[in-house]
Amino acid sequence: MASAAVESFVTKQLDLLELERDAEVEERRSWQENISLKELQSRGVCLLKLQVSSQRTGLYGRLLVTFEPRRCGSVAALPSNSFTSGDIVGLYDAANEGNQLATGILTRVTQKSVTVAFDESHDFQLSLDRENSYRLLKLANDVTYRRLKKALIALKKYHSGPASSLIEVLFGRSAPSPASEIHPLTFFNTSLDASQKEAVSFALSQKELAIIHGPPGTGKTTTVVEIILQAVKQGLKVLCCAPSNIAVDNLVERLALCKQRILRLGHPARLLESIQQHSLDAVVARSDSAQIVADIRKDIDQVFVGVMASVRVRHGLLIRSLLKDCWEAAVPLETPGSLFPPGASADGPLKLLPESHFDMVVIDECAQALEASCWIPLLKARKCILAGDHKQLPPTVVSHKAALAGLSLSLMERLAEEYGAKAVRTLTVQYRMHQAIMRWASDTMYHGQLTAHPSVAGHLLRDLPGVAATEETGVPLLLVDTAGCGLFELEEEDEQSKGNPGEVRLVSLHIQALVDAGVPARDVAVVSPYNLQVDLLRQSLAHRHPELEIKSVDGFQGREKEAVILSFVRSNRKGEVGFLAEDRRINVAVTRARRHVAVICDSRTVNNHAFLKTLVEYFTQHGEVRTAFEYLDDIVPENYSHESSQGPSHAATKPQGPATSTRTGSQRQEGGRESAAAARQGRKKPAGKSLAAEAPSQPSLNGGSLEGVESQDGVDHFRAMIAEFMASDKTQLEFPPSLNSHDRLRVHQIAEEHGLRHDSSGEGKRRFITVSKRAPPAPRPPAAPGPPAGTGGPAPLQPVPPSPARTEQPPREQRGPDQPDLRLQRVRSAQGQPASKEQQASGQQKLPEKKKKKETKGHPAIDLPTEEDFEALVSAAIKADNTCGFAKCTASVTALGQFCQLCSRRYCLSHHLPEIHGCGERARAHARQRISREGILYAGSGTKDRSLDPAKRAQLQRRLDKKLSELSNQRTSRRKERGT
Ligand SMILES: Nc1ncnc2c1ncn2[C@@H]1O[C@H](COP(=O)(O)OP(=O)(O)OP(=O)(O)O)[C@@H](O)[C@H]1O
Ligand SMILES: [Zn+2]
Ligand SMILES: [Zn+2]
Repeated sequence: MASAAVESFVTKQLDLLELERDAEVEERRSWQENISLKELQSRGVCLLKLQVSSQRTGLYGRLLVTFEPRRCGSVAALPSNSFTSGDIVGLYDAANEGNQLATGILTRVTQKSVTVAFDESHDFQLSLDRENSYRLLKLANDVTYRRLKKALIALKKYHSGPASSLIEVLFGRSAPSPASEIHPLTFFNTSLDASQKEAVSFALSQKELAIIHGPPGTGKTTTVVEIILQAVKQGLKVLCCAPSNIAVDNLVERLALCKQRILRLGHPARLLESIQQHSLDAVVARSDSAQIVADIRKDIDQVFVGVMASVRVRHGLLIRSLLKDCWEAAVPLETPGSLFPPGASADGPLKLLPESHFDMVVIDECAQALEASCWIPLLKARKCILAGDHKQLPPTVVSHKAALAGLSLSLMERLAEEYGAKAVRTLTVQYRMHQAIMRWASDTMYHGQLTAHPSVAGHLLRDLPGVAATEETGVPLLLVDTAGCGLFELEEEDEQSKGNPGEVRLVSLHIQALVDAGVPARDVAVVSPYNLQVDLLRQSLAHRHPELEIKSVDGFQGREKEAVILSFVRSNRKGEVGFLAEDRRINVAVTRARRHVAVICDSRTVNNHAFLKTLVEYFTQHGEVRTAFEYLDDIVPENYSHESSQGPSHAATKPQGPATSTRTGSQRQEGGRESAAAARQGRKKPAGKSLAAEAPSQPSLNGGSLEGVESQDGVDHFRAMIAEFMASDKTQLEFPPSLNSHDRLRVHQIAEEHGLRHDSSGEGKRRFITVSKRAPPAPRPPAAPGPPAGTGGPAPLQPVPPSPARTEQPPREQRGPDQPDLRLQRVRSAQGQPASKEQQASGQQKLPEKKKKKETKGHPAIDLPTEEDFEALVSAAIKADNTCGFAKCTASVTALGQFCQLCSRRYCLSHHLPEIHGCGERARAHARQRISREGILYAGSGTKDRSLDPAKRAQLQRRLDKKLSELSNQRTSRRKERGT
């Protein structure tokens, strides 16, 4: 008879599963009723407008159909989605609403296509028309729930068997038995580190339970593989499981490398291509027993469960003896992002085994599995090894209520907390991250236990072959702070997902800097917690960098990249951080990176969350900090002063700038911004000279130091300094590097108000701002790189003839202090604009943006007015511009262009939307002004505060009431059905 602990656990779990199922059913139903297909697509669960690109029969008789987005333009990438191989999907004819053609299993997802396997039989033949438009919808999987319930009930009924003492230990009724003595091991993998060896020995010596806690990059799989090999060597039969296909396949691949012959049972559609040859279908197809084929196909087709076996397989054996002769693994298959890991089922091939067949169950990625799913395999052995990291994302649960009540608490987390060191061994050496990246995670999530292996501790992007040393490739941590820059998240009324076009632009500029430095795009990942942002990022980046991976955080768990760029999206006046606030999600996001993490966020919004604040603080202390101001020219800084608790409202005192000041600044477009970034990057101090010696006009304040100057005081001081500078005949004012990022931001702002140029240069802690007068152009003071003053003369307004060859980046050793920094060139050549000597010489010279724009697109020279006549210059440029105003787009706009009122440019039809060509922020600012003085409408809890619109609110209330009463009706009828 089950103990009270087991009883109450099972009862509670069954309730929670019921809740979860209800939530899921309700979610699906409300999707179908209230949510447009388009919205479903933006939530990642539906793919619209697909066409058939190929069909073939494969995977042992199944029909494989590959779908691609219907091509409208040249770029045909799938929108961001949560489809993963193994998902069950419905296929619909787009023309024929609601009519499901078939269901199938997703076998492959790339950025451009999805492949689905359909089982065909004599009474069902799927015929698809290449001309037709189709859609795919992720389906709920009821099999999962039934299987989980069954497992729980089996647990409750379990009376005596091999798992008895295991159950006692896992429910805290008895302490783990004393460890057995084991002989010193001869390790298969001789390069295991001490913590891995200890974990292996510990796991083998325990009688019931061992937990291998593997923080990111610590070789958890490596360790698990060693444990399995050792156990097999001892003659034990091992059952391995993992909650996702990928994790199982990963394990199978690694074991296969160790010369274990692998048999992996399961729907072959769910297996990685590389291991399909190990699938039972494949093995059986090669054998000659038709009976086996029929038996197993039946089992496999009935259940979506995989059973993997590593065996000394002899083809042609009857299935029973074949299975007896092997050790194997049941695989609860989860479709991440969908609901539950369907568990290995008792009616799958496992049922053929005697009850006490296994000596040991290994569950990898256990922290991502629902506990109920773990009980399917756990009842089959006397001992279990749980591996995973409960500090990364827990299993996905739809029902918040169920999650809070404990459904998302994994078995691993529960036991690790209960037993601590008695059952847990933590792997402490990590083989992925630069130590600076690791240290934050280690301190905040892993009690500071992690150390970086010497092979990775100091590795940087610039150490990769073919990568130049630049500011970007030389720092492991970069924070681009949008605080005060007005780069707010989108305020779409009915969007749950969030987007932030300003961050998209920053991401884009940063990627360009990395790619220009020679970092291959395939080594870079852009990660954002929001699907909408992932889409915006793809729209603006995918065609330029096809190999760049752009994914949601949740889609990236278990992966790594040399460089990771995180766009945190949230930026609003209420400081609402939404579901970013899951600490473990942030931990996963940051720890994907090997050599470089760039965080792009609004520090003032995200600082409202204690954990995110630690991240921002850590980056501020140990990394390089830049403000978005240093990248983008067109930021309207008023937002900052309005909101700032630290400064007076600048709006009222804002002076009329000179003719060439902020107005023109705010009219700049992509090209302008990029050139601003170029200008920013183009000015680099020769190393080793004291900054003071170079500064033409070093402000002196508090005895020459700005350290400690804060807030109001600081602003006034900066203001005074700049006013003084304006009045003087100096051309440049340099601020010391001691300014923090917010001070720099203020200086940028004040300079912007006065129509002064403001550039940041120098690296890391030595970063400083220079403010300079725009006209007449100042020759670079002595520190300036390039030819002597004189050649640097007045602004080179004439378009520069393209030089024949792009200058290659010299290796960094060769770059002497006198050579100009070539990053300027790189940015330009990225824009299709060859750099010339003359331009380098006047690298700090800001060209009128319109004109630069022309150059970047390689347009013929046009007669340009003098700089004073800037407005005329602008209109001349516009007139001459017959091509799309989007950087790099060469489509003609004479016939089909669209004029954007915000930036006064014409765009082709692909780029005319403000969000796409970079006016989104201003478009929304416009809209905002009309809507409300209050600003953003979000309340604190992730729902929108519509208090400003009583009518709308009443309508919503009615809808909510209706939904609630529907729900309670459903519950009642369900209860009746069950007869309670
Ligand atoms: N002892 C070791 N010596 C050298 N390299 C190692 C060692 N252990 C693991 N690695 C390397 O570290 C990387 C991560 O290993 P592995 O895939 O086993 O980690 P993991 O913890 O399972 O990863 P994840 O965090 O994705 O779950 C691999 O490249 C692996 O080769
Ligand atoms: Zn525009
Ligand atoms: Zn265009």
